[in-house]
Amino acid sequence: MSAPHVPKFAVRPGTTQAEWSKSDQYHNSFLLPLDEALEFALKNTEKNGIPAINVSASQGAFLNLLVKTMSAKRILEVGTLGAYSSIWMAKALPEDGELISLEVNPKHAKVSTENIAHAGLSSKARIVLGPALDTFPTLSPSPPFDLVFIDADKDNNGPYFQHARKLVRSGGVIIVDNVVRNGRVADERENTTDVQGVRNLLQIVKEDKGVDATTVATVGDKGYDGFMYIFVKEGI
Ligand SMILES: C[S@@+](CC[C@H](N)C(=O)[O-])C[C@H]1O[C@@H](n2cnc3c(N)ncnc32)[C@H](O)[C@@H]1O
Ligand SMILES: [Mg+2]
Repeated sequence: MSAPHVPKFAVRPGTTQAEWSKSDQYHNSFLLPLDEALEFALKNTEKNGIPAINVSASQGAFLNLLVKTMSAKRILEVGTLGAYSSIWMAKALPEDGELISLEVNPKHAKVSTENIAHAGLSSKARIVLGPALDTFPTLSPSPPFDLVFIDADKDNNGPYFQHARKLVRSGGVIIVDNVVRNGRVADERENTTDVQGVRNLLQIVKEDKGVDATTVATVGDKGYDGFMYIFVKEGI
């Protein structure tokens, strides 16, 4: 049997989380100017005892650039927390753009409303309170959404994707966060409901002939994880 392939640029053994955070901070120091509204959102979220399970700054910036690249006007988010990712995306919307974020936790919704107001984005971004499986059917499909960002309870990733599919235009994009989970999704010894939720999503996306998708694994301030980028094909 031949020896296993060892990539030339394998992870440096012993690289710590602090070093990956430092790596993010290094890049961000060149690319991401400090934004008072985003910093306020993080601090106000923490002050209210809400866990810091938001996207990292570089991931938020990626979403912001995607909104600009697509000239997106209508965005749906599933899972608001303190509206950190909502603010990153809404900042990139044109004046007549709209972001709707679905959130189940009233405290998260209240703090997010404050953070959105502080960012001067109340005219573009709003929160719909309730379990997303209940609130999805209340959303108007017209005009269709350009972009959906799914980042809530991972167990429901599959159903959220199926709802999102009905609301996104051809040529639109669905991003699902946290689909790598430190490699646990691919580890057959793992069977937690969050991992099962991602596996269910993978199977559903595989069987959906109307989309093209890939998983991009990431490492940085939030450890090892990744997102799925799903493109809704045109003319199908
Ligand atoms: C990872 S956090 C969202 C982080 C946020 N997108 C960010 O990056 O700033 C997940 C959020 O989903 C919410 N959530 C969990 N289950 C939900 C459900 N069934 N419906 C709607 N929201 C839910 C949680 O309360 C939490 O605020
Ligand atoms: Mg996330």
